[in-house]
Amino acid sequence: MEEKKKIAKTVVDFEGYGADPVPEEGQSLDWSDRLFLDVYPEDLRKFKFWPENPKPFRNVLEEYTEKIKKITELTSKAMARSLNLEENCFLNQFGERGPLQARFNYYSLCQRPDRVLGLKPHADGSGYTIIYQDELGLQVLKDDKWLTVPNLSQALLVLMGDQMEIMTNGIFKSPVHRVLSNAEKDRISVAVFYTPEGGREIGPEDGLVSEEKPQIFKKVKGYADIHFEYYQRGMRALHIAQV
Ligand SMILES: O=C(O)CCC(=O)C(=O)O
Ligand SMILES: [Fe+2]
Repeated sequence: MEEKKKIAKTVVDFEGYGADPVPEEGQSLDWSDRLFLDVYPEDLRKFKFWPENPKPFRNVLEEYTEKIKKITELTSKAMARSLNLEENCFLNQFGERGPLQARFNYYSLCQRPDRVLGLKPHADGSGYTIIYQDELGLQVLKDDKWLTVPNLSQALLVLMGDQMEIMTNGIFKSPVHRVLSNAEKDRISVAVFYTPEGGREIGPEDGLVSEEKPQIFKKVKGYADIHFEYYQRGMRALHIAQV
């Protein structure tokens, strides 16, 4: 508890330990405890929010960030190749300093899992998000049904965010997802959001637009901020990028 107080965020901070900035009236709160940290680029790290205990935390997170950074390079290239695009095209849109932000979620036991969600339905405003989970609980909405994401040991989940949906002109979908709460098992997840540099304009790749596949998204800038305003109200933002 002492450690949590030291790194507590205020309601206007994004970084630190605690819930999201206070949601708008009428929005439900989530059954989770969380720590949010900017981890890349390195010069944007604010160590005052990094817990000193457990002792190895800082080194482990620095190492994890390095590895996730490599994974974003490999994944972005693989996704480009899978669409017959030049392999660096998404990396160029993200930019050299495309930020990585880590969210550590702890979902403690909940006596009324029938009444409370661990995390309310939302889509991510990132390019994409890389998730580690230690237990089942994450669900993705597909054809109006909630599907539970399997928990494969040693596997990371790559979840598309709204900005990848924009860059692929709607080919890769950013799914609405939520987390259930649980009365028997607690759950930990680490979500790393990979987002294009804030000042950059992103948009559908030219190679994905043609007469048969008209452009469905415009170029946008600062999408993550716009997304957050809508998220606070329990809404999606993707329509603002539609042609
Ligand atoms: O806990 C999870 O598995 C997902 C977390 C998530 O969706 C988020 O932090 O945006
Ligand atoms: Fe999410």
